[in-house]
Amino acid sequence: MDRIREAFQAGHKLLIPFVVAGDPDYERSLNIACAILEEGADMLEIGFPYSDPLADGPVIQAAAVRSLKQGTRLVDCLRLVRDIRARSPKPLVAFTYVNPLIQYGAERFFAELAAAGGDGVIVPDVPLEEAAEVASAAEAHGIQFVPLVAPTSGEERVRAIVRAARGFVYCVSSLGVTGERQQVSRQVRELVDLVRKHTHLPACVGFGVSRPEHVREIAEFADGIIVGSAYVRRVGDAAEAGRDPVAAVRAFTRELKQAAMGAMHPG
Ligand SMILES: O=P(O)(O)OC[C@@H](O)[C@@H](O)c1c[nH]c2ccccc12
Repeated sequence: MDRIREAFQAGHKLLIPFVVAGDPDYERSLNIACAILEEGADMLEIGFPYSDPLADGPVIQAAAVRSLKQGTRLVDCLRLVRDIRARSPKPLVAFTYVNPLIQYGAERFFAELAAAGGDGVIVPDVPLEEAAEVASAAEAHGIQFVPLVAPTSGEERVRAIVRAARGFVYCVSSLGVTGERQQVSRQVRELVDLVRKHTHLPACVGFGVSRPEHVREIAEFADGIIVGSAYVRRVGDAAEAGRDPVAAVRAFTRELKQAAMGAMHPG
């Protein structure tokens, strides 16, 4: 079955949170992931922590440090996918930087991700020249490659990038690193329109999305909304304060899910 395609055919805009595997520890990250999916998230991006997360802002960098301090390795992230799959039928997208993927071996990585019940992969720093190779290694195991396009990607580059796309296209709303922003740049609407000129695949938007009003705004024109740092901060804050991070992400998910559904045109 194609869980990603089915999710987009549900007829509503998708809420796609991102959390870091093993943050603040393995058990709690499993419970966090399952709680987010139980509360209505349509898909989950699972960050495989890495020591040099160049595209990440301080919130997600801190989460990677917390997880790596727990001794999280790539095999644990794959096990987490398996454990989440045992509790949820929803699409799971692994998020890894290119180095750990290459070190582990792309073939082996995608075979094990597929065996664990994973559906897609995002590799933010894979060079365009290697994207097609990574995408076909993934596809050989039924894993769908999700490329990123940025506001600076001109039409030619968007056309080349979306050629390797399978599950959906990730439209990055603004330049710089991940992190909550006051406003989500309206520029991203043009980027979504440009992507739609070159592929029929769904176009999702991420970077900076942190409030229900951001979700409502983006749900007006994109097929899905990705929220990372706003979740990861709640997990870190709760863990630091000795509170249960699961409660924090449950409430937040209900809020964002309502906003994503709110964009539906009644009738
Ligand atoms: O954290 P934000 O601003 O909500 O953005 C989503 C982001 O966390 C997630 O998709 C992601 C985490 N690390 C990344 C690195 C590059 C691109 C995307 C990502």
